[in-house]
Amino acid sequence: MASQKIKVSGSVVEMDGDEMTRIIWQKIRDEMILPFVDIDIKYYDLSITNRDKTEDRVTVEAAEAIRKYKVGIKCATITPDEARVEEFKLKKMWLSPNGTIRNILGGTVFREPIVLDKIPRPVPGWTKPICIGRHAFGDQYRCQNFAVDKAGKFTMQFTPEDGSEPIKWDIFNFPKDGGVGMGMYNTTESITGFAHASFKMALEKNMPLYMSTKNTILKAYDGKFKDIFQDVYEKEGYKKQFEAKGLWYEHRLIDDMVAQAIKGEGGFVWATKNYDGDVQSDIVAQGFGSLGMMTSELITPDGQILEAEAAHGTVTRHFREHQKGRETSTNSVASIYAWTRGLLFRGKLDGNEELQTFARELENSCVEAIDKDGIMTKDLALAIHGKNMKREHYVLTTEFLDHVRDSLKKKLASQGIAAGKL
Ligand SMILES: NC(=O)C1=CN([C@@H]2O[C@H](COP(=O)(O)OP(=O)(O)OC[C@H]3O[C@@H](n4cnc5c(N)ncnc54)[C@H](OP(=O)(O)O)[C@@H]3O)[C@@H](O)[C@H]2O)C=CC1
Ligand SMILES: O=C(O)CCC(=O)C(=O)O
Ligand SMILES: [Mn+2]
Repeated sequence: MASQKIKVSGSVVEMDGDEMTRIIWQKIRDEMILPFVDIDIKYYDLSITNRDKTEDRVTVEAAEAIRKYKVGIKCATITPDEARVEEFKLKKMWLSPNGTIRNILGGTVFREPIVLDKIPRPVPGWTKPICIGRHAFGDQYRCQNFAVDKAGKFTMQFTPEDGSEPIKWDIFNFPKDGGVGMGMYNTTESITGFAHASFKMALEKNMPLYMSTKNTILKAYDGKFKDIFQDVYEKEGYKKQFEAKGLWYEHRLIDDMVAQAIKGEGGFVWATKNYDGDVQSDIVAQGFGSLGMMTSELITPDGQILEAEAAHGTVTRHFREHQKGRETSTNSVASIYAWTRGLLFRGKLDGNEELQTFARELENSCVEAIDKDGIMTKDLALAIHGKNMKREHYVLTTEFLDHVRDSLKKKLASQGIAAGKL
């Protein structure tokens, strides 16, 4: 019997990226997705060169397409600094595409490690996953920041639309060698959406929720986050639902929270402000074994739009080796999960069970490759063997991908879904 590809009625937005992850990305798309799934992909090339060529319009267009089609699947991309402007002869130091997309979509980025039996954890007490909910709107990622090199006064002003008196704050008088300053903001609407998304995620995962701020220092700014979360918890029905499940919500000071997180066994959702989540999700990922094993999903407050990606970047250090013609052993699991999480969501939106099964089988193929077959990349082998790691303990970037593809093919063939040409 000729095997069929899985038919998908809805579309997904694919965003291509840079360096090592771009190489991995193409192999995932061409060998693990397209041979099995018949899906309309809206492709946007977010490589640094194409962003430069299109004056970054491609990033905004991709974000608008995600709003339209509800599912975005993104490869890691370079956010340029001075060195990148020089390296690629860029017209401008373009903003972070992640920042641009997240600010257009709004919502919360939830990051969770893929916990493996075989990989010892640098934080051995962490036996249950920690799901970090990162507020993906505003703060440092949409601020105005500047450097000045002379003496002068830095002021800040709020001008009400209703014509009432402007409010002005004197921030600082810079001495003659100047300094740096910043103005940043968030909105009641976005923080409220962040609270709803976090409470919903904790209920879905059946885990308690902690939200961290530095409200003792930023009394108005972080105090607003604390108050909104407490209000939403008590007045929007979440408290009852949490208590019914034996769960709880608590606000924690960020410094207290990081210490508690290290001491504990995991098993909670941690709602963080935008910058805290950026940093803490990498600590959590590494604490569970590797940056290459962390999923990242942005979900809008109404739960209707999802953007999936890896939590790590383009893995430049490995790409430099690849450019020199040397072998690389880069973990592709989080990039594969960007695809599976996007397709799972598409499957849920469309009520497409077969697509959901496909996505789960691809995830299972990754986990089994490592936990059952002992096939893994260098980052994981290092976590197991430390200083005693030898070359035979790990495979190359493409060898891991080939192993996962072959095992997926076997799993799907037994279900009557197979790749025509593979
Ligand atoms: N979402 C996105 O699009 C993001 C993009 N970036 C961009 O990525 C580029 C590189 O950033 P960088 O700071 O190096 O951060 P990366 O996350 O790309 O890599 C940092 C280091 O972490 C380890 N690592 C990360 N991912 C993997 C993986 N999949 N497999 C194995 N090891 C991994 C490697 O360590 P080792 O070298 O020790 O093996 C690597 O050198 C920058 O241009 C930055 O702007 C950064 C973060 C997110
Ligand atoms: O967009 C960027 O430049 C960084 C993004 C990032 O570090 C993250 O998503 O964790
Ligand atoms: Mn980061």
